[in-house]
Amino acid sequence: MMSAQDVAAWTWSHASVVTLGLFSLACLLGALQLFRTWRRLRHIPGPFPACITNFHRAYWVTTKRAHLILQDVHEKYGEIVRIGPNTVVFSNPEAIPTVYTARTGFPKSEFYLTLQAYNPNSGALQAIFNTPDEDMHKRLKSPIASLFTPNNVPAYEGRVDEVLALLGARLDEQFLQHDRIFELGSWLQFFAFDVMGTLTFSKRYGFLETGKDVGRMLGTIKDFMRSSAPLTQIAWLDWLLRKNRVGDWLQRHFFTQASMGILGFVGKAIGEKRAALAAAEKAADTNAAAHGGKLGKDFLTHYVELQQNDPQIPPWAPTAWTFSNVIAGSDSVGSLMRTTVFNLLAYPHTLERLYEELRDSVDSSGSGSPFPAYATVRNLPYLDACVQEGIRMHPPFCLPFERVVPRGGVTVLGKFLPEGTVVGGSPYVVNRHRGTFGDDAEFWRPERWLEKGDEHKRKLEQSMLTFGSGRRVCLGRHVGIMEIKKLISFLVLNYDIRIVDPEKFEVENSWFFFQKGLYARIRKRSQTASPST
Ligand code: HEM
Repeated sequence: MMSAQDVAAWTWSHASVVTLGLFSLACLLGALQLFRTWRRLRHIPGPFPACITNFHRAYWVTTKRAHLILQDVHEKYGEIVRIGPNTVVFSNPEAIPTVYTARTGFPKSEFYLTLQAYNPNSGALQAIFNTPDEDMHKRLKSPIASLFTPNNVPAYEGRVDEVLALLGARLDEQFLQHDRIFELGSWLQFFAFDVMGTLTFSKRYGFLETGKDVGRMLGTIKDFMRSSAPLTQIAWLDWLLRKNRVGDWLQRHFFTQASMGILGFVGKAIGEKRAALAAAEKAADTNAAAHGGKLGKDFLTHYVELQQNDPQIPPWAPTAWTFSNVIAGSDSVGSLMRTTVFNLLAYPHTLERLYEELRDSVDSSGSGSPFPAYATVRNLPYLDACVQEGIRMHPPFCLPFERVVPRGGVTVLGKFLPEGTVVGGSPYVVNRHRGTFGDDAEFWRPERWLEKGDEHKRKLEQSMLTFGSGRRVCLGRHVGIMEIKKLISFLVLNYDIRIVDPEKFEVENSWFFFQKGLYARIRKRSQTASPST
């Protein structure tokens, strides 16, 4: 008979053998899985860790310089590179029409789920910008698409003028005296947000009035983007950490749940708007005021009315539409304004040429005081070249725009990508493709848009990814460009602006491209002075 000691030893040795066996099996299955993962896209070159894990590219994002890392990676491995087990990026704009098609069937990846605001009661809020579901996208986009067409853009100009007047007044009273140095970039950001507030809710947020980030809204968006950016690379981690009741509770109690702050703001504005519209219905004479009077309806009035008049549209749609305006249409415009102004100041000969063009056009049209009409500046060649160059150099959304390869696979830049592969281009990298934009693509040179005729210009425009492309191209781009052209012409015509130290200008890529350090001095200029005098 076995003693108790023998039984224990026997059990122990058997348990060890079973554990060892299970461990070996797990290792074998893990290795097999890694091998299969590696094998699937082994024909696409890329850094080794990328073949087996997404943590590598999430780490790149945490450095806040993923755009530069991706540029290096393309430099080393070529125009099509594997950056994740199932993810491939391209740098040559020739791939744009293949990946960003006008048809359905090449949907957005899970990257975009991480940008959805989460509410434990109603789940994740899908917006036009961030839904990968193509049917949902169609449902959300169709009712409002016509509000954003180029023909409709002039309808918003009056509201932009209103905010420009305020910007001018604030710059005059704060910074003209004593040659004061100030961070012009913040004021451009305040302007962009107050314009979007006016266009969307008929209400400024008060950034320009106070010269501050009122209610910490800008800070909240930054927090949201900073926490979301690395998670865009590993969507399941976002689900685990934030998109469930437990994760959400922990975020709220121990971190900031920034998207909720924005949703709270949007929800309050919608409540106020519904109340104003209901009151206006009762009293016909206040109808004009609720609808924006001579300025026309704001976006939110359109959104609420569209939903009220069509039972097919879900009740949460106005929130989703408004969330898109606030998230997609404010920081982005401010960022392009800062890039364009920074480069004009850093390359004064381009500023001088722009000033001359604006002054001549205003002199001949008689529409210049205090800011020219959009019709006057809309098609000015050099202004347009400067704005295009700003759009090219510093895309405000700056990680690859990911799509999922449809059934049957697809060939991109000569490489076959099987069904289910995630593929995208970083706008920063694509916009600096030397074969397309020239050997000096790293530098600010608006002349590149003018020197080879209209057809070449159109080709360059189609080669940029700043606004995305194809079916999911930015809906608000015409509105954004109008704001930028109006702002630049106003500043250049009215002020002599000097940058204090271009080296102080810094950028941070947290999916949104944040910037700081645009220190400047301004003086009022007489209509005849040139920027260099
Ligand atoms: C001028 C600066 C702007 C830039 C650089 C910009 C950029 C972009 C980009 C890159 C996308 C999505 C691309 C993708 O994921 O593939 C997008 C989509 C979108 N943008 Fe903009 N945007 C700007 C201004 C605006 C404005 C002013 C609005 C609203 C008033 C707006 C509303 C939207 C909407 C609704 C979408 C979703 C379109 C869709 O998925 O069908 N954007 N934008």
